[in-house]
Amino acid sequence: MQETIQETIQETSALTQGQLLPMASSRNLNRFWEWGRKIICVGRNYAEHAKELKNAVPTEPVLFLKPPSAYVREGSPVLIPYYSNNLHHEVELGVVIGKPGKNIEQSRAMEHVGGYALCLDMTARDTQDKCKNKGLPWTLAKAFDTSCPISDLVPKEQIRDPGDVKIWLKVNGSLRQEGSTSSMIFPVPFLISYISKIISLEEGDLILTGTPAGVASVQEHDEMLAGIDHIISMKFKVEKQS
Ligand SMILES: CC(=O)CC(=O)C(=O)O
Ligand SMILES: [Mg+2]
Repeated sequence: MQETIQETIQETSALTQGQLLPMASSRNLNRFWEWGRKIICVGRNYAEHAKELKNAVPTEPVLFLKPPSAYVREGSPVLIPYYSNNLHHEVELGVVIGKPGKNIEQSRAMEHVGGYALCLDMTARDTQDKCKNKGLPWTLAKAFDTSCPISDLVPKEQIRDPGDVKIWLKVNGSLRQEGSTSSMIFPVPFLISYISKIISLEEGDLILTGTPAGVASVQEHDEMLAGIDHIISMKFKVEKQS
């Protein structure tokens, strides 16, 4: 299983390098976050991040979900859940699905991409640690309201290769995270194909592709500024849940 996955990743990475890929969306995805669609998250997709949290580097993607109520847009704050004292930022490239599919071949995966978004996978790390220790799901740690700050849609043509962009995040002006999507263990076409064999993909679904190293705490009144290269950036204030 492990060998098969690694082999197929290499094949598809080669397939998507530098190619101009067709537009996929039949609907206007501009406000996809209002459609109530799935947010499918990939964890531990960067070896350096897996190591910084003392997790094993995975041989298969780690998946979890956020509800659409997790979305928050610029102008509204990210809220620290009342049960957490250690809320972490995780900057991630989001892939917006533009064409539905099930059992998608890797060679056709990019046809299902309608665009991209800059996303934060806000994580109550203390809660996640407790869940992990008890063998419980990560819902409280990952799926609370405002746990998914999201940028405007980035048109597909603006990112020629989702396997070669820089994502970064600053807190109060200090750089905390900076990584290239070329370091992903499981690249975008592989993820789309893998996920579609388990969960049918619909227009407006979002895949969070995992975070690079540098995750850390944010406090009340902090300001997070994040970006994808010079393509898009977004800013969020942190507040306590009242
Ligand atoms: C350990 C995690 O929280 C995994 C995760 O979300 C990631 O992006 O990696
Ligand atoms: Mg994450």
